[in-house]
Amino acid sequence: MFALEVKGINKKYEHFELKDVSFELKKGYIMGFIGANGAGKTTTLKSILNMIHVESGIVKVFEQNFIANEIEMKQKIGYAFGGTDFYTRSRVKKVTSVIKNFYTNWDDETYKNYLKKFEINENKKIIELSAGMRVKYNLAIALSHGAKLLILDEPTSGLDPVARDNLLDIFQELVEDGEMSILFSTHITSDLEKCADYITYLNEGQIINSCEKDAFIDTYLLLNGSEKQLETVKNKLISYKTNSFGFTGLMLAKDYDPSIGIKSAVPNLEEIMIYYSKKENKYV
Ligand SMILES: Nc1ncnc2c1ncn2[C@@H]1O[C@H](COP(=O)(O)OP(=O)(O)OP(=O)(O)O)[C@@H](O)[C@H]1O
Repeated sequence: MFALEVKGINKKYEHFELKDVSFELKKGYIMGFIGANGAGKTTTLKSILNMIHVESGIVKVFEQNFIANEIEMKQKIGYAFGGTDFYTRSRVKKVTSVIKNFYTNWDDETYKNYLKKFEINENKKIIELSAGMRVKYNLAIALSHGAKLLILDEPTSGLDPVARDNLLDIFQELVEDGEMSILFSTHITSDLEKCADYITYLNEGQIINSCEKDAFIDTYLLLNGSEKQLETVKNKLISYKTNSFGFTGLMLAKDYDPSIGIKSAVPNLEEIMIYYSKKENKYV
């Protein structure tokens, strides 16, 4: 079963466009949504949640049309976007007392348990919570209203390595029973190496690849060769860098011919992102 299906989202801003964005997240898994600054990650997540108008596209959550069942669907989704806190000067306790009224399945006991687990003091003001605490507070809210799908925009940004690791452990714990699914955007590739089952990669408003993490990495090869060898593969490379020894370039694994004798290695996620973002400018 799919927790989320996104089909053909098109959204136009004056200087930016989401083009036919489609991908699926299986129930019980974590998907990392990656892309450089300005690739359109936030715009995609907001489009999914009907927070902005789109020209076209269909979103299904647990196989139901999101827009047609929006109120019911929002009970099942926990979402968090950075910088959209309306209540920063209010205390946690006060904010929760307002928010919980929106949710029919709110469970006070679950909420108290998560506050304790996440060590959140209800008497603090939202503004006094650290970045990591705020993410955890959002999670506590989502989990207390029975959300089964979390959509989180850059939850790890601004967290120190320890807080980030801790949050990624929590994500993994949450999906353990197979009921929770998480879609989170990030440009920190080590987040994905640690906890994503699936990766969806967005570049300049278009999905480049969306699949299991290992398959994602296996799609590409990093080639190292001489300047002369570069001439023989240039037109098949996604992009390349030249240096005093020759070149390093990214290629689709299916385009690689071992008989040409150019050394190849498996790239890491960061290398894939770097070479893809340079696609327009082949001389990087
Ligand atoms: N309300 C808006 N009006 C016009 N353009 C917008 C609007 N919101 C976003 N954009 C543009 O859409 C593009 C994608 O922005 P978006 O915030 O979705 O990217 P992102 O991948 O989330 O980036 P980041 O990693 O920096 O958060 C950017 O060029 C941005 O300037």
